[in-house]
Amino acid sequence: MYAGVIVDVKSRNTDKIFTYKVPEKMNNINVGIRVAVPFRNRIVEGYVINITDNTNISDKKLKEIYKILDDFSIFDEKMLKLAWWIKEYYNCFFSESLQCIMPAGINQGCKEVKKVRLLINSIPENISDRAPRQLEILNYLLENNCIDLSDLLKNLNISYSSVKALEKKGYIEIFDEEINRYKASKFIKTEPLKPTSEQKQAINMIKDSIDSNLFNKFLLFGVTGSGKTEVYLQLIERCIELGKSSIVLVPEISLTPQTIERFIGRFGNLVAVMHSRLSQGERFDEWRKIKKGEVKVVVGVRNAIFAPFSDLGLVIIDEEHEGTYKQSDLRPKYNVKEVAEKRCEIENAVLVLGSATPSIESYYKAIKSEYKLIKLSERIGIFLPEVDVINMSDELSSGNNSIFSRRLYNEIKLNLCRGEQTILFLNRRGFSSFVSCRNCGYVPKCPNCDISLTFHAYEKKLRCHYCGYSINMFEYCPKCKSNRIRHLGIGTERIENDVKKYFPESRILRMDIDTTKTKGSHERIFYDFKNGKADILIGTQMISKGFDIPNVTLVGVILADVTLNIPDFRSGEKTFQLLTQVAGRAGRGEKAGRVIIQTYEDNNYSIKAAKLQNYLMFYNEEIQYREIFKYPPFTHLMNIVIYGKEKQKVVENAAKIYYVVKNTINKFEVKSYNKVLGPSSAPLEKIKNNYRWQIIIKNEDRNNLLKIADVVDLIKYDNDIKIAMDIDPINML
Ligand SMILES: Nc1ncnc2c1ncn2[C@@H]1O[C@H](COP(=O)(O)OP(=O)(O)OP(=O)(O)O)[C@@H](O)[C@H]1O
Ligand SMILES: [Zn+2]
Repeated sequence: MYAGVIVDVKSRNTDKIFTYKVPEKMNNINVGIRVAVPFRNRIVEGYVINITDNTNISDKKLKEIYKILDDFSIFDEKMLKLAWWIKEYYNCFFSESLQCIMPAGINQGCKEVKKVRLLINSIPENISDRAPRQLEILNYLLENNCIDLSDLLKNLNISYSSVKALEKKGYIEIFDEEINRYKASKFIKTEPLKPTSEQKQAINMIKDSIDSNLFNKFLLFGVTGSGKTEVYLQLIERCIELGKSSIVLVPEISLTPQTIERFIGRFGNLVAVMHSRLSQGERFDEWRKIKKGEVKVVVGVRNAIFAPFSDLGLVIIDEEHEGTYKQSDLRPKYNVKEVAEKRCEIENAVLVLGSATPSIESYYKAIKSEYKLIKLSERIGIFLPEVDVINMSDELSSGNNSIFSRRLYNEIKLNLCRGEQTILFLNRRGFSSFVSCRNCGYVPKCPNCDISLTFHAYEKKLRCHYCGYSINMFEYCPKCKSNRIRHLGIGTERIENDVKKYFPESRILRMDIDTTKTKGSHERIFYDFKNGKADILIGTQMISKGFDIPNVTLVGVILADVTLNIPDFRSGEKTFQLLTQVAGRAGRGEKAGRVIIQTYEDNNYSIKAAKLQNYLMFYNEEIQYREIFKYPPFTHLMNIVIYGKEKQKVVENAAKIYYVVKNTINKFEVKSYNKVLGPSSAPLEKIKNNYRWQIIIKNEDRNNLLKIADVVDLIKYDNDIKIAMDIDPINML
């Protein structure tokens, strides 16, 4: 027997299938098994991806598999197919795509405890007098049946040898039992709600596909509070009835105890949870539960898409517009929406993407009938909150210099009097390098790329980070001639200080990266706020979703412009999404909600649409910009980041890559639209002492980008230079 093995050595020339002989004694070998194999004078880890009876390679050249690492296989043929697709689609090594499938914590293995069990029904006569200790043990086991060995030794205060003696005689058995390190918290069982007619329609449409085992894709576009989660729950229930499994993906930040509770409350111990707050051991145990078919539902973040179900029926991606569904930091840089779609296709499962603010790309696909569009347009039991936009330039000209408009100040006061809670929201922690006019709100943009220009202090220039366009920094606003040019940048601490100053009587909580570093702090702040231990919660995007707190009646957005002017073509979209989501936190109880958005750009379409909470108005405007400036969904982008410690070298290598890319494109018979932008310094020009430059390639045909990536892979760079390529990037900073 021979096995085709992918070795875990990440390089271009080892990215292929190696054939090994399978020793006789390893007849339990299978596809998906992890093995240790000799490879170039050492032993490396590998994954078996096929088994054959013969090979055309001569036996003498072949080495033997050294060892089988686990007593179970990690992936099946269907998963292998998915890994293969990931390799091709995201241009990564096979070992990298297989690594996505590997369960976290596998090298820690299972945790086992020694147990003792009685094998007889009554005390044998011959034992009674001569061995009182043994008799004691048997009597104890007669009462307790099967218990932990350690408990037995402790409770009876006996030695291991007496237990061992009984085992020798065949009266008892000592065995290993796998235990689960993840202890789910207690839950209260909930019953299905009677669906509204909108919900019912949505459920029925999707159910039809589930029932008939048809691969189908749906976009569930439901306003905040329209009961999307109840739709998910009832679809999962249907799958369970049919003996099928479901995967529910949520963004990391909304995987709060509240979210988990809703699924566990409905399906109890049929639910496994997968997210990064679990320890490695806990994650592995959850994976084992799935593998052994003990659970039917997984709720988790991005990588839960690789949950090893063999009977997948449904994949739900909630808040599908969230950027964290793309793996931006590690290879392969996969987008889980695409991976989920592929997995559903392979396994004849149904994909449901849900959002109150679908990504432009997804909504476009729905309009082009690639997804079936289902709408939930009504909030259940409550109205959408009233949203007001305050122009901060007006505040300034009326002599108000504080970060609170007079309106927001008064509303906070009112809430404090009434004992109702307030959320103050800052879109993002400081990205302060864009400039704006405090008088008219003007923000300089690139005429080619329609993104904000970034201020570079050392050369006193404003630069476009896509194409490199630059102008000199100005003292007077080019539009209104005022000299009130300023750099934007406020942090959450600053807001906290000001709240203390203006509302000394208030009790304040803050939730951002700094205050949620330790395990459990996120939950603690959430529950403290929910239980009324504070009047005002200040936070970043962490608080923009999932929060369902009835006593929150006021949401204030301190400065909407922060996300609006990030140098990224999606800044308008991100702003609209955030404002809509955060607005959705107000007025979820019996009392009506108010939302106040502060901005210098009240004429911007993202902000106008957010005020009206009108997704379509936003979409229709945004999609035109995308078409005019040739951004996705009309093109695909590839971002090539060149980074290293020495700036000069980074710039030189970036130039070299640029020419190679240009030449490659010239060789194509390019019928489709294409453009190479840059090289230019990246918006975050220096991260961890590395200088970063970028080249952005736009092309209508994604395959062309893959071809370019292949060519760039072969370029020889200077030693200390690194390249990161990302196709269809989400994060362009
Ligand atoms: N059919 C129903 N009957 C009564 N209450 C319902 C029904 N469906 C949902 N609800 C309730 O309505 C509220 C909002 O529902 P849910 O949280 O599922 O909405 P959502 O669309 O997921 O919201 P968001 O996108 O804002 O998180 C919840 O408190 C939920 O229990
Ligand atoms: Zn530009």
